[in-house]
Amino acid sequence: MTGTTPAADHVLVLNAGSSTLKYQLVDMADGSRPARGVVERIGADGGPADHTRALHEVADRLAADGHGLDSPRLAAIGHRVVHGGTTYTAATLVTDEVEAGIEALAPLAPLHNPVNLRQIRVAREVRPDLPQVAVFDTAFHATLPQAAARYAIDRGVADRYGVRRYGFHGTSHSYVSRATARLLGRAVQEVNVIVLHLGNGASASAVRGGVCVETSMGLTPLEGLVMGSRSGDLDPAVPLHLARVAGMSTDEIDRLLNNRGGLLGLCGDNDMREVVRRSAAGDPDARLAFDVYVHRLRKYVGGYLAVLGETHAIAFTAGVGENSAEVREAALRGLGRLGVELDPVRNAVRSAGARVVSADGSPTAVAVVPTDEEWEIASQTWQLVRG
Ligand SMILES: Nc1ncnc2c1ncn2[C@@H]1O[C@H](COP(=O)(O)OP(=O)(O)O)[C@@H](O)[C@H]1O
Ligand SMILES: CC(=O)OP(=O)(O)O
Ligand SMILES: [Mg+2]
Repeated sequence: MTGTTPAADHVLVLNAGSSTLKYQLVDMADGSRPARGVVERIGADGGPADHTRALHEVADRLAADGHGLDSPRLAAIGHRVVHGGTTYTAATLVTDEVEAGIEALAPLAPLHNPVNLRQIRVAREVRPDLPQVAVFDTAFHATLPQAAARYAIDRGVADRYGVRRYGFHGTSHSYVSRATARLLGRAVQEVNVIVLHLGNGASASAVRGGVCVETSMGLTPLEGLVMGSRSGDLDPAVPLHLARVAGMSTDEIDRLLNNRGGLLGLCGDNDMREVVRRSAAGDPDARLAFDVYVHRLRKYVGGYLAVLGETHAIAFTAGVGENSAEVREAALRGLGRLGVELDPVRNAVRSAGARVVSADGSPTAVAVVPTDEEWEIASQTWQLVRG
């Protein structure tokens, strides 16, 4: 020991999804990650019972690695929060009032906000001395023009109840759109990009010169693409029909669409790897699930090409987007006339980094760009606490 105190330049990032808790300790001095990991299967067999237990597991793992939550190097904790409504359109220092705001938005993101809030409360209890920052999924989409953000319903009702399109996965869409510009060697202000974030939850966005102008998720993370266990778009009369004809309650319909829909509802598996494997083995349910998933994705790609006009790149990201050559190929097959030409050999190569997978001369480049929500959350947190 030299007697000098080590610099407090570590940011701990907690990114809770519906069934996972990802964590990373980021060293802001050099961008390295002294610790990172994920607790999976929360609430399922073999996993922790709930997100509070999961957070204790993260704390234990960090301590075992010599980076306990009591570390003097920790400068701040950055939390992913899914819904920020119209109140929170940028990273925000957490106070009791902000906690109450996140709680008030819970009905709009029932799988996520309650979990995000519990995690913030536990972290504030453990380190009340540290700044804690909430980074919202909705923030990047605050720029949506009215034409894209409005539902065509009575304006008074919409305004009174905050019924509008917010969009989610914004941290990822923001990071990936900038990383795609870098990959193309252009300034973000010069490029128009369609980002396809295909994880367990999935969403598309159209980003014009770094500004989000359209996205597929809406009031809640249910609208849009087919997901692991969420239906995405459907006729808004479907829930009414099921309530009237099948006598289903709102909670039952909620579970049907949010937890038992998507790939899971169509074929019994929410993991795209399983869907592709079963489909290749000739399973008709898995084949149908794949086809519905891809058909919806193609509709959004076509729609967003029209929204953007000139489109410099389509970027695939998150678990499915980064890893499934089958999904990328099926989503873009035959789009040469629209200026999108995938290179089948480049597309099939497995590689970890950002890469172009379109043919040379394709007017719209196609790229695979790994997302890094944790880095984005860490840098926004750092900016807020260090100016
Ligand atoms: N090699 C692969 N092929 C197809 N899908 C994959 C592959 N690897 C991972 N996935 C998919 O990625 C999904 C998880 O993506 P991820 O971005 O980690 O999701 P989330 O953050 O929403 O939990 C899984 O459902 C899985 O189906
Ligand atoms: C908003 C959302 O759908 O998040 P995730 O994909 O992590 O479930
Ligand atoms: Mg995710």
